Amino acid sequence: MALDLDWVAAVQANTSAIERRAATLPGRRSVKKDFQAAWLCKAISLIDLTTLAGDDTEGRVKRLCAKARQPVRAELLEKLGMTGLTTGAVCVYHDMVEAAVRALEGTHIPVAAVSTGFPAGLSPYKLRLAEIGESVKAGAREIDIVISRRHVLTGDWQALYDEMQEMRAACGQAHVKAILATGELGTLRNVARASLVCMMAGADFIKTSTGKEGVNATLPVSLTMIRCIRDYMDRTGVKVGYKPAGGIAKAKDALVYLSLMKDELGHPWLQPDLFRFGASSLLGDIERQLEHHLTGHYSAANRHAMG
Ligand SMILES: O=C[C@H](O)COP(=O)(O)O
Repeated sequence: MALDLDWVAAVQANTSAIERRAATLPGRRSVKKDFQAAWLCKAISLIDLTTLAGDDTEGRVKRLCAKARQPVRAELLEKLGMTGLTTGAVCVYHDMVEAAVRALEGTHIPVAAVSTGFPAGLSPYKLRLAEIGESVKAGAREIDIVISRRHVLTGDWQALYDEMQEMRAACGQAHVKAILATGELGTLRNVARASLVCMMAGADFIKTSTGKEGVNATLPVSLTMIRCIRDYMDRTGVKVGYKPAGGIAKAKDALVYLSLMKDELGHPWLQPDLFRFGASSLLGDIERQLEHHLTGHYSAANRHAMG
């Protein structure tokens, strides 16, 4: 849609109310036993299994993709009666896209590429747009772009909208997730306004963080962004996805996020086309909890090496 500056200016965020509400979220719902195992399997299906390290190699990406195809040991899945469980996607830097696409051949698992000068987004603008095209050409079906934080910090909503719209266009058929890097946006009001502008400009998903900021996904930020998604859907009928990313490493945190999505947005946001976790180590803890559920014992973390 066109940029609606009146709507953007009208957006406010009551920080103390959001923080108070967010503090109650971990205690609001609790799922136990078989229900918890089912929710944890659901969480696995929503993970963008991620490796974003300077020392990534093809070998590491191949192992990560093997884990994405078979996220939990076969005998545990058999005991749970689960078949066909995979992660939602594999998320890598551009240079690793081709290796990931090869390793995932024969599956429906998409490759997501972080792009546009990730994580700071400060490389030349033309190169940032070109990087998107390169990753799409290499086979990425999802592109995680980073926005220019300075457009938010200076209130230049037109510049943010134009940038997002051009990045959206450069993605073509690929899905685009807009990373706001909320830990660098200063206020929850900025987070809300940036969320809205990115949605107006065509983002398929809004995503909290790169995982490289000092503060990454948090519950107050999530509540703020989720309510923006809800307002946007109420006013336009358009459903936008949500991806909290960075620092989500424990199964119990994943359960809090899932119940938050169900409470605030409903069942459609528990599906991979509208919700993902960006996480590099969450899967390992979930697998460990599932093993405990089935055997009564915790295994060592090194038995769940990748993810
Ligand atoms: O987008 C995904 C994040 O970079 C992953 O962050 P994490 O390593 O803290 O799980």
